[in-house]
Amino acid sequence: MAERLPVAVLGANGRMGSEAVRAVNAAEDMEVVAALGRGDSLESLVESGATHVVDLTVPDATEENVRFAVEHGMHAVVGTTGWTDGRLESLGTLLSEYPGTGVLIAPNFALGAVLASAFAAKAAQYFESVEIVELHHPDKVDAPSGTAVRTAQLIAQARAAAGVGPSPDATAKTLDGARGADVDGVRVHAVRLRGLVAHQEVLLGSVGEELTIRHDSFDRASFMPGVLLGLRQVAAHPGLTVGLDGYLDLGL
Ligand SMILES: NC(=O)C1=CN([C@@H]2O[C@H](COP(=O)(O)OP(=O)(O)OC[C@H]3O[C@@H](n4cnc5c(N)ncnc54)[C@H](O)[C@@H]3O)[C@@H](O)[C@H]2O)C=CC1
Ligand SMILES: O=C(O)C1=N[C@H](C(=O)O)C[C@H](O)C1
Repeated sequence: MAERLPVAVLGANGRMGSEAVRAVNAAEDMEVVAALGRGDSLESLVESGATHVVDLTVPDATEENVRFAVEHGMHAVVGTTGWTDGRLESLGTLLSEYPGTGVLIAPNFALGAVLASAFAAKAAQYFESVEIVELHHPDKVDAPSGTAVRTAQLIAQARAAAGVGPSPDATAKTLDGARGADVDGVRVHAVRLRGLVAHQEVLLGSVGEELTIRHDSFDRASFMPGVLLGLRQVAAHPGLTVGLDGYLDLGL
């Protein structure tokens, strides 16, 4: 039998990390050799023999974790949010010094969410107005979600390429926050509600019509096929890849 991929999970006691530990151990071609929580030393990654790292921690920790992995020759699959343009740029520079190493930064591992963002970017070229509503469980530490930021960026790029102007908005008198956050010219609204997991709606409007592109993750199991896909593919994609769509042929 072929050797199993030795995987380390960072954030292993968290909501996503604990699900990832189960999913990796349930897969035939990989196994968890290290499961680290807050306060555990990164040096134990080296001792574990892990060649692949999954980071599902917190925005304050993820950059240091990924840097450590890359500097020690490990491929990294990252679901943690907080990867600003500046952080991505630094990571790209670091990776250029480690040419065989791959890192996937995946704002969302759910295939449906990746598709919904791609569909939204495609559709946004044809509508006058676009806004995003992301809805999550109330224990989420950041807003807007990484998925919403990524979706807004994809929409903004697609609209700019198609020569579409900004969404019309005559609202001048607002209470702070009432119109959401501005991400590359796209308004993003964040809802936090007990009972929710991870949900997003992209609202697209033109005169006389509205299109809503909605995705729902009802269970964190929805993210696991993407985590496993990332682990299987990352070594074949050296350098930095942002978005699971980088490993998929969506043909859009
Ligand atoms: N890309 C995707 O598809 C998804 C991404 N996420 C993101 O993943 C991250 C984790 O989400 P949750 O699991 O819901 O959060 P969580 O708070 O349940 O888990 C985070 C865990 O990381 C631990 N931690 C903090 N610093 C650490 C460090 N330096 N080393 C090891 N562990 C450390 C915490 O103690 C906690 O157990 C968030 O940024 C979230 O937005 C969440 C769901 C899906
Ligand atoms: O914290 C979460 O739960 C999620 N975080 C990611 C994000 O911020 O986009 C992915 C998903 O939305 C769930």
